[in-house]
Amino acid sequence: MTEADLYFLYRGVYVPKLIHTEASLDYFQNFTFRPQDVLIVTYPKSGTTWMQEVVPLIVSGGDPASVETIPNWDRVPWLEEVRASTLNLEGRPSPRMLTTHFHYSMMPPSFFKAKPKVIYVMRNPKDVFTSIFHYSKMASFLVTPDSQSEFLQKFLDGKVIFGSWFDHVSGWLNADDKDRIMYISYEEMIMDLKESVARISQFLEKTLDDEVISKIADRCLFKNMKQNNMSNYSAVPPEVMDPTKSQFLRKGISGDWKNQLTAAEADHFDAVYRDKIKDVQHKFVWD
Ligand SMILES: Nc1ncnc2c1ncn2[C@@H]1O[C@H](COP(=O)(O)OS(=O)(=O)O)[C@@H](OP(=O)(O)O)[C@H]1O
Repeated sequence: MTEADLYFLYRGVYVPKLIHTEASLDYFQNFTFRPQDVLIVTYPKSGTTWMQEVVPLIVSGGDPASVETIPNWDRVPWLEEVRASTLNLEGRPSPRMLTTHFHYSMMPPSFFKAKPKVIYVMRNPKDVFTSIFHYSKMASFLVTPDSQSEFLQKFLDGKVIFGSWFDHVSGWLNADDKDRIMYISYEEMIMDLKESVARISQFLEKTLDDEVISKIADRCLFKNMKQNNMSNYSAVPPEVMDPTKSQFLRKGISGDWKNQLTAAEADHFDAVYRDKIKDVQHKFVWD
């Protein structure tokens, strides 16, 4: 199936029809944020699910009840997806934990008024590409790549779900009110998860003792999250996500692009990257 079958264009970016509707996007646009909300923002495959585990554990002071009983998509729901409007988010106590894959330029008016806290997670785009490539083979609501080279060009052109990685990252890095945004990378979390949890809890103004921080970091290790049926997507029917084609929690490493891209593809990627990111004043850990 093609993009025309599976996606529609919303403000210039593709979104999958199965999980986004006109009504869900209206809900997003009219959503009323609170200053106390915590919003996880990611380009897909950058560490969303990981952060949907870390943040509730920090907010609960290390109590695992919610991550053991509530699927990540209800625990820290995507505001733009169809489920959001069914979850009575308006009735949830603060701090509400929310997610979006949308670009900064797509945020609704209330976001700029209420100024909730934002945790923006970014990941080496070559690993993002690698992860999406495998995910696109397993998820029935995504276009299956014809070939790696064809899909790579679409990714670099932003003709994939949620548009251009380059626009997403540069938009959020150039956001106003940066003091309410915490920028963190997947790679930093891989390098030192405990330190990352400590930094996130500081940002959320949640004082936790060292032992609790260690426990949270341990729970959020890839091997442990893979066992958590509320976070590993095993509850999704195989006709929607086929685990024989790939896994949602697939490898959980940084640098897997080296096993995926040919030398020529990596060079092409780097050339496009250098050009598109040249005006962004940010020291990326992977550079
Ligand atoms: N705990 C932990 N540690 C390390 N890596 C982890 C963890 N949890 C999720 N992942 C990896 O994150 C990738 C999925 O990204 P997202 O959760 O952002 O996907 S999505 O946007 O919600 O579809 C996907 O990356 P790949 O393994 O490279 O495909 C997941 O395996």
